[in-house]
Amino acid sequence: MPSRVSDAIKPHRHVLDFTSLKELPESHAWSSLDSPSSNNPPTAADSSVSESVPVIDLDDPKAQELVGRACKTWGAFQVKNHGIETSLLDRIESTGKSLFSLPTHQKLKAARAVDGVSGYGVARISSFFSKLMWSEGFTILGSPVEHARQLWPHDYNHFWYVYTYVPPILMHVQYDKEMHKLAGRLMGLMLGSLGIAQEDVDWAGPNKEGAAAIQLNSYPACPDPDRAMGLAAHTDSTLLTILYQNNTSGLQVLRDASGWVTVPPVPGALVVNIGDLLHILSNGSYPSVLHRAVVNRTQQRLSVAYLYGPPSNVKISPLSKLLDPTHPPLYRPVTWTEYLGAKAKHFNEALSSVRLCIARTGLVN
Ligand SMILES: O=C(O)CCC(=O)C(=O)O
Ligand SMILES: [Fe+2]
Repeated sequence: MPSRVSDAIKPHRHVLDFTSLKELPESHAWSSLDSPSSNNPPTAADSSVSESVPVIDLDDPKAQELVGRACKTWGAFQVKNHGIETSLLDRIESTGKSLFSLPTHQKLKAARAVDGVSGYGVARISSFFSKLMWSEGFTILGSPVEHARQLWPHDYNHFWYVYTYVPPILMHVQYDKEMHKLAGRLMGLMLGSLGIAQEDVDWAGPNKEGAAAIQLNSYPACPDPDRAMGLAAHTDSTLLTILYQNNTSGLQVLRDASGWVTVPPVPGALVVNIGDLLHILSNGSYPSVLHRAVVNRTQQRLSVAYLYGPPSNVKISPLSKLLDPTHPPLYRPVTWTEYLGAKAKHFNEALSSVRLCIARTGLVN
């Protein structure tokens, strides 16, 4: 992820010692007045929707078609038979758990720097809201070894082994490497479903240079979940995000007709979200999905987001094969860095900020 992502990250502030709180502090109590309606706290009606995002078996011969349909209609789906070993997901989860269960003063030793990207802190989108979110996060960009040394001065190796160099004898699967491969495979399916060969997009593919960051999120059990917000509604500034969630639900996606729909944890499955850059690349046919995380009274929830984007020098623009006189480009070319700058400034209006005004009949801005 480019360094200008720091533009989107304000100094970490108000990190709470969640475990000591028996009541929701005013600073974390959301009401409809605090945010746009898409961020109203969860209601009973939200959970009454029976339909949820499709679960796609990547071994299914029809996987490409199913992925295309899910991208168009939901902007999100879950995948099974994705090739990521359960043991690796278990290890990431337990590493996250041990990180977030450290005392606050210890976690703050690895706090995200004011102008930095990596490290511990509140949700990066917090600066756009007057209320704080009931969550804490840890962002990994590049090697986390310095932060791991600060967090676990006597035992930083276990973190190092999961994220960076892993001696093949100890563990031949590596989170970043495996997720990168999966992201490339998913890009192939998504492009294929748009009628584009992966080879036609020179930076896309399992062995290509896509960039990524890893975001660990923890949502502690909350004394007043109906008035709290784990992570406010947003779209991801990625091409796609691969999300591992532990066995506790909380992720919701916005479906126009049904409102907020819960994405239940499916054992062994990973959630895939379409990000804004894929929205641009597909010239709007694959919408980036608005999503949020809600919290609950009894269980800590953990998620690990693999934020996948293009190499930093690549300009993302609507794919030329999708364009013709009746389908002109809807977005101007942007690099990931430029887009993160737009997100930092405009947040959920960032896509509109790079949209082209097309004065043609039938095409409105
Ligand atoms: O925890 C979740 O389910 C969502 C996390 C998320 O949306 C993110 O990290 O961007
Ligand atoms: Fe997200």
